[in-house]
Amino acid sequence: MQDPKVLVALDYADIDQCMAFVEQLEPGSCRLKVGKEMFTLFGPQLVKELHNKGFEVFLDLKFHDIPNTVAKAVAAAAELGVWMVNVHASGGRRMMEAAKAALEPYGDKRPKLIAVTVLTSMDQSDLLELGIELSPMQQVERLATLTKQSGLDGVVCSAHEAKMLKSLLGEEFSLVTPGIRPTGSAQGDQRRIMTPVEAVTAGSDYLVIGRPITQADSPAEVLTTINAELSA
Ligand SMILES: O=C(O)c1cc(=O)[nH]c(=O)n1[C@@H]1O[C@H](COP(=O)(O)O)[C@@H](O)[C@H]1O
Repeated sequence: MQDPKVLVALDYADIDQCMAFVEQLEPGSCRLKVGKEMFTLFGPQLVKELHNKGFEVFLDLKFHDIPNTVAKAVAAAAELGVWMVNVHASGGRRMMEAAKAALEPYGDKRPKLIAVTVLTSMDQSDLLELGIELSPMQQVERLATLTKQSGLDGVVCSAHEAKMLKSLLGEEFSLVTPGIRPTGSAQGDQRRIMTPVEAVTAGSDYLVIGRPITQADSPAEVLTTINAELSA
């Protein structure tokens, strides 16, 4: 597989369980996402170990802070050699531009830089409580447009917004979609969900999938099935 679409979310509290899972995977079949739980528990060493095993890593720490702090944080991610890193679009234009500028010295070797729009665990009622009177679709459109104007490579959104964003922001602007649920798997805390094939058909470039794979009886088999469905 040339450019694997599945980014497996490694949300494990136990490093041995995590590595036993990783051992079952081929680096060509997926990329691995290290998020807040595992990075807090195991730090940059985990990322280095995954790199040593040949995997590309999406460092999902969703930075959101003043521009100077976020710029330094994404530069630190570039030093680690990760494939992708993210910030929250709601940190605003100056924060995103500072993050982008911090990666310029890394040239072709820089990680892809994307921004989270509206979390896939949120729906209209969550936005209302925050004082946002737009629908999730409208708020995603607003934040994704700002992200593109700030020069970033793409956004994290739900697959429900993928079709609208592809036609508005173009093919080259990457869409990374969590909230992916193969038919029959539990929704959990996710709200705006879609199946892998539906998401890619809608325009998703990369699918973030965690629990439906990592908590399956045979995780590697689930990943193989998803990849087969996607290439069919
Ligand atoms: O940035 C993310 O990856 C992310 C953004 C978002 O809006 N929703 C979301 O679920 N995620 C991450 O995607 C993963 C989804 O995991 P599962 O719900 O287990 O498939 C988790 O690691 C989340 O932190």
